[in-house]
Amino acid sequence: MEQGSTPAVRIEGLWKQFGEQVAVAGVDLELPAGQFIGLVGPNGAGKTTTLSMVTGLLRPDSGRVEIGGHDVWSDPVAVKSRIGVLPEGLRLFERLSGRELLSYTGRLRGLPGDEVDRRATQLLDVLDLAVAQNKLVVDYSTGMRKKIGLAAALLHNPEVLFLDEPFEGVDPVSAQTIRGVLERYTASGATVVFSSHVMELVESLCSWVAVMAAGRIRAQGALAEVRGDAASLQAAFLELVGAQRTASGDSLDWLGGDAR
Ligand SMILES: Nc1ncnc2c1ncn2[C@@H]1O[C@H](COP(=O)(O)OP(=O)(O)OP(=O)(O)O)[C@@H](O)[C@H]1O
Repeated sequence: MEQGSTPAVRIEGLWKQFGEQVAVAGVDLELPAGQFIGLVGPNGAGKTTTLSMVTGLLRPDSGRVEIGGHDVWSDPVAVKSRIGVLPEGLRLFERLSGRELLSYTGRLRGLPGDEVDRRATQLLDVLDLAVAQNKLVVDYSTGMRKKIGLAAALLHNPEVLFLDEPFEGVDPVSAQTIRGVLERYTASGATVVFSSHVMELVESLCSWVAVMAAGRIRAQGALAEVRGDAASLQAAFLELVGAQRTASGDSLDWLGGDAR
């Protein structure tokens, strides 16, 4: 990161546990602005819990988060006007059409009506939703839901966009469309932070990555730095956390043809 520049997101000592289960165990991260950032880790690593706390959806047990220099919990209005969020298990207003959902979101964000209409038309067009714009969201497919959720998250032109598993359940054509929109957005200086357990995807999209396992950050930095001499991010990741994940399935001696 350039010296003196404010990071897009600064996380210090973030901690969350659910009963005995420690989900996030003291995360410190500085995410540089203007980059495509991947938060990667296996199932249960703590990615969703971290992103929920960073975006003000879940209160941490301890630690702090700043976005563009504003504290998420003491200055929530300043933070929420600067961020867009596509959360896991996205909940949408099902009885609105895609177009109505965007109009409603835009008005909630305080944008003037004609500006909301202009932006909504462009987003619906770019995300291939123009034909379905008057269909109720309840009748949208999984991929269409992700796309309308993304449009709603982008409508107010946030500085930082957080996406939890944005490509899950999305077909390759829609994934390419989403990717194009996000690349254009980061090229203009905005920051995208997205979580995924698909290393190949992160490797192909991100310029900066944070690797998470068992609630902790195992590595963070520019993609090439984190990958090091490994052949791929996947290989680097297995080296970083592999020691704990050695079960190869040898114990499943009943599974397969010979055992029948
Ligand atoms: N509300 C909750 N109550 C109890 N345990 C929880 C809760 N939310 C998360 N956990 C636990 O915290 C840990 C981290 O979960 P989290 O969903 O953050 O992981 P993740 O990295 O997003 O995983 P995935 O890639 O599977 O979505 C898991 O062990 C999970 O079971």
